[in-house]
Amino acid sequence: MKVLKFGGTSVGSREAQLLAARIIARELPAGGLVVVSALSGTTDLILKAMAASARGDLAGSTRCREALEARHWEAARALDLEAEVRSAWAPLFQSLSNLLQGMGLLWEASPRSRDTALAVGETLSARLMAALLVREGLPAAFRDVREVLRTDGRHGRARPDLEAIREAAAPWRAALGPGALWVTQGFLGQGPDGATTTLGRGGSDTSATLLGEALGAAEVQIWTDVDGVLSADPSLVPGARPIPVMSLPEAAALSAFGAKVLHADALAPVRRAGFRLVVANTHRPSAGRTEIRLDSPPRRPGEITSVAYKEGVSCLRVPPTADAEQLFQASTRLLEAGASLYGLLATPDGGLLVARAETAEAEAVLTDLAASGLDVSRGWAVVALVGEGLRAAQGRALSLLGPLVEEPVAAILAGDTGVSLAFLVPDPRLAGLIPRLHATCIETPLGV
Ligand SMILES: Nc1ncnc2c1ncn2[C@@H]1O[C@H](COP(=O)(O)OP(=O)(O)O)[C@@H](O)[C@H]1O
Ligand SMILES: N[C@@H](CC(=O)OP(=O)(O)O)C(=O)O
Repeated sequence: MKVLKFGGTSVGSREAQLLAARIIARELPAGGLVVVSALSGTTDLILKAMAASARGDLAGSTRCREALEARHWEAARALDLEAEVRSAWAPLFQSLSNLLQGMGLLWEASPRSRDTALAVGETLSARLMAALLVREGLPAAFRDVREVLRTDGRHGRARPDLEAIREAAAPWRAALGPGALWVTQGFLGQGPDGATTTLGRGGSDTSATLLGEALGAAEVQIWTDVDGVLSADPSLVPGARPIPVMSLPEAAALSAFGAKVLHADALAPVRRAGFRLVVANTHRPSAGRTEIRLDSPPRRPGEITSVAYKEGVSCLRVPPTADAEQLFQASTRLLEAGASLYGLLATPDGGLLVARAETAEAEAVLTDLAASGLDVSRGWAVVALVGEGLRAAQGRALSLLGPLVEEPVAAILAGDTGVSLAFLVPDPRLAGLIPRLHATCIETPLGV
């Protein structure tokens, strides 16, 4: 059994939808599961509509909702599927309208209502893909992922409840034998109280791997708009190279340090269940692709396969005299509020905490910590060199940081798996530094 996931850009136009349908027909001749994200731009548009409602701007909110409806009807029209989706879509648009109206009356968009509204995007998309596959002669049906993808109920950044998912997925496991082809939503889940939850931005990759795990899939394929995982973000390094084979720790480090192509939580199910994970390009299906394996492909000592980064990071420092407990308390507060932690270091010479506020609550905790006297410095970026070749050369790999001597590096961090070497530079340096690092460490490898 295979699970195929199509991201927003892979369902965002008529051309992409038709390419996706062709890939599904070829890859799933005996059935399987298709997971889709919302049409590109939809999640941002719903967020914008909710923000308008929450400040009482009902006219602005309505404009966003109408743009969203028009975009979707246009997509259905382009595929000649308006009649097929009408009865499934009408209640979804109605529910979005009601939710936005309610938020606008209350001047408030609670995390719980936000998730319910965001779910409309993925559900519209899954209904459209199911209709397209049926029209193409495939035995496809829509199934709501909230039947199985149970979470801890944290709105906006829900964590999977693995036991509940496994139990709820039993009927799906039984039904998804030969012949059944189901289309479902990425990004969404259901909390213990039955309310809709979301897995965090970009979370559909994680939906696909969690479902792959629960359904005992042999392979999960992530279909996106690049030729697999590349050696760097192509928006900063246009000549970034596709990586044909990666080890799981390499992929995990790359996504954890910010490469958007894979959601940071998507690799844990692969580690637990051991299925094959493939990343490929919907627009160029026969171009290169990346296969992520449990074992490592051969790498030269010191070989770097990719460079990743995440901007908007903050550094919190405590002096040598401070109690390390202050640092641990700060990290707990930040984590609970939804921050990502990139480093926590307590030494006799003082301590350092590196975190990124992913939510408004975490941002408020940072402000509060600064107000309480902690040295909070914003505007940093974490940059990571990633490669199995680093395992054999962790210490000597510091020589790879040659191009950094001109940069004000704040801290160097090495992960436990030994496949990454990360450091902090000021945000504005990223655009110049990433291409230079790529040129030095990947295009003309130094070897160490
Ligand atoms: N190392 C990398 N390899 C490939 N893509 C990357 C990398 N780093 C950043 N990206 C970006 O990730 C994008 C794909 O992720 P995303 O936009 O979430 O796709 P989708 O909508 O298919 O889920 C690519 O278009 C690329 O700009
Ligand atoms: N639609 C959601 C979930 C997602 O994963 O999207 P994509 O697969 O296009 O990154 C988002 O925009 O965050």
